[in-house]
Amino acid sequence: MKEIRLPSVVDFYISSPEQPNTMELEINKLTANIFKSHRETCQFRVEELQALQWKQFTREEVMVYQCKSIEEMWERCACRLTDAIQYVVEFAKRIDGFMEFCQNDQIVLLKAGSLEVVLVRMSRAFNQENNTVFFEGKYAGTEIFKSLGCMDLVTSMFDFAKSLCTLHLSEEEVALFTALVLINSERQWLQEKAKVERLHTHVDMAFKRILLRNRRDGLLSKLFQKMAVLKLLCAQHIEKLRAFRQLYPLIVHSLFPPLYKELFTCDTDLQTVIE
Ligand SMILES: CC(C)=CCN(C(=O)N(C)[C@H]1CC[C@H](c2ccncc2)CC1)c1cccc(NC(=O)c2ccccc2)c1
Repeated sequence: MKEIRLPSVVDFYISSPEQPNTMELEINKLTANIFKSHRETCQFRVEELQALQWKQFTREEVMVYQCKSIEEMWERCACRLTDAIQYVVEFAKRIDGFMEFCQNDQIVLLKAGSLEVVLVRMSRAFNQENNTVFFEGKYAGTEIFKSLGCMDLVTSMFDFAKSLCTLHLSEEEVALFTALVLINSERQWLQEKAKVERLHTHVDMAFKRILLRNRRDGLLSKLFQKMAVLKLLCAQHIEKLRAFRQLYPLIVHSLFPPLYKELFTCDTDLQTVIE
């Protein structure tokens, strides 16, 4: 009786192109799906961001921003962030398997991961020659955010964007990395952890395979370090938002977009996001 051997992960890595096994085909399909989902929901194409990267704010325009009230500046940024998050929600919904998770888990993954994905995507809009980021139509240095009253957070966001730029991630690598950040089975309050873990493993295999093929295998360990920084940045962010809400509860209550409050405050249930 011939011993039946189930294809293991190892087989996946050593199988030859002639007879790709089912796991191989599944990973290929997921890889293509993640690339397509990223392309369709990346909010700005890299080409257009690059075309604009020397469009800087004039000194007068910077002054205007710096004279804005803290409330107005936070509200502007919150709107920019809410736009960006809506694209991330759409990205997640298009990843094969994400909509099969129970709604609780979809919400848990988005609450925990959407800002992290936005911060990774931000590196696409960062010009590391002059440390500026694309904001409201032009590229701006940290000084433009002075009136937010949290230059430490802004500086660490810029530092993070710069550190990601030095890795020269391709769009495919950004797509797979942001999928990996989102489909994280370690998130607290997941109800179907095993299901999330299965998809996470497949995204991880897809990513490792692309890195091996592009001879970028050293990248993954660097990206894991970035994930630790991402966590800190998000915690800093939530802290700042809480402090801001203490000072201006009405602003947050009346002017911040609903999606924003659902994602970053614990007192509302995240409903509008998934529909
Ligand atoms: C430095 C700074 C503040 C920048 C302003 N900003 C911003 O530029 N965003 C959202 C871009 C992020 C990247 C996005 C993108 C770029 C390339 N490809 C695809 C997508 C475009 C929008 C931003 C970024 C990350 C977080 C936040 N946070 C808030 O606004 C906030 C936090 C607490 C309370 C109220 C508001 C703001």
